[in-house]
Amino acid sequence: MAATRPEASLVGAVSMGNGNAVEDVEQLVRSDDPEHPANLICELCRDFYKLGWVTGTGGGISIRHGDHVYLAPSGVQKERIHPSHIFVLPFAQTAVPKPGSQRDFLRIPTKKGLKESACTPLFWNAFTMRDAKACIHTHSQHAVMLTLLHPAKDGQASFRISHQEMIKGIRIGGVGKTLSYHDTLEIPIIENTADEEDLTEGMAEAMAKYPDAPAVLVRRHGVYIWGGSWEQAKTQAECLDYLFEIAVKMRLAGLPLEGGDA
Ligand SMILES: CSC[C@@H](O)[C@@H](O)C(=O)COP(=O)(O)O
Ligand SMILES: [Zn+2]
Repeated sequence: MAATRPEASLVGAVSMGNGNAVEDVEQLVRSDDPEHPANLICELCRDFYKLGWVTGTGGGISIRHGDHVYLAPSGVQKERIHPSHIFVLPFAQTAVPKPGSQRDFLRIPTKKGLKESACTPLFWNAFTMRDAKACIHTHSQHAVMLTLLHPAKDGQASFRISHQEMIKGIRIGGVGKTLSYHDTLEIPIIENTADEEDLTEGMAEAMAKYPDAPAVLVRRHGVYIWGGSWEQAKTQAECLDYLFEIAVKMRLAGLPLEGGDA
């Protein structure tokens, strides 16, 4: 990853480190455009809340746009966040940014006590390893229930399904071509950890091992799903959640998830 470090961590204005440009960082989240990342994150979190994906403050979405990554704050009701609460970090970092540790800040919300989502280093996995432009983390019960139906064997677990129309909404590696009806979808399942950021390495290992997977499931926790745009990430999150739900129902009905013989 390129290592460029903004020179300051100021609220209100920050030197961009190029000798003369000083940005009003508040402008980074202020826009009338409903598709501006700061506005989108708030709107999408409200929608995701209604789906049960980001209740109880957990879960969320991060969007990478140009040189910047937009992040929701941690531990707040995600359906009530305002654009002024959004963190903006430069994508170019000296290290994967972990909340509470040294990182290359660009914009810190002025509302006191906010810190960026604990999911930040996991979102970064999707941005750096897949060149994703958006990553969604849900605590959907469909995802969680599915992980419970797929115990690990020899320390590894994955979910496989075929012969479902909604597979066609999924992209190879989350950012490539869409799958066909005849493809089998496989998604790795990693074990949960007490702290979100400790999932970072396990998620990266699973992504390396399953380069075609568009997501990583986390047992007893949820799922991380990414895409080459926020629209792709959202579409895939919807298709995957549908597939997780129907897979749970199929398993409980004793039907095979692969083969199309049912
Ligand atoms: C019910 S709180 C769950 C969170 O600790 C965790 O799982 C999570 O998704 C992180 O949420 P965040 O509030 O963005 O830091
Ligand atoms: Zn979570």
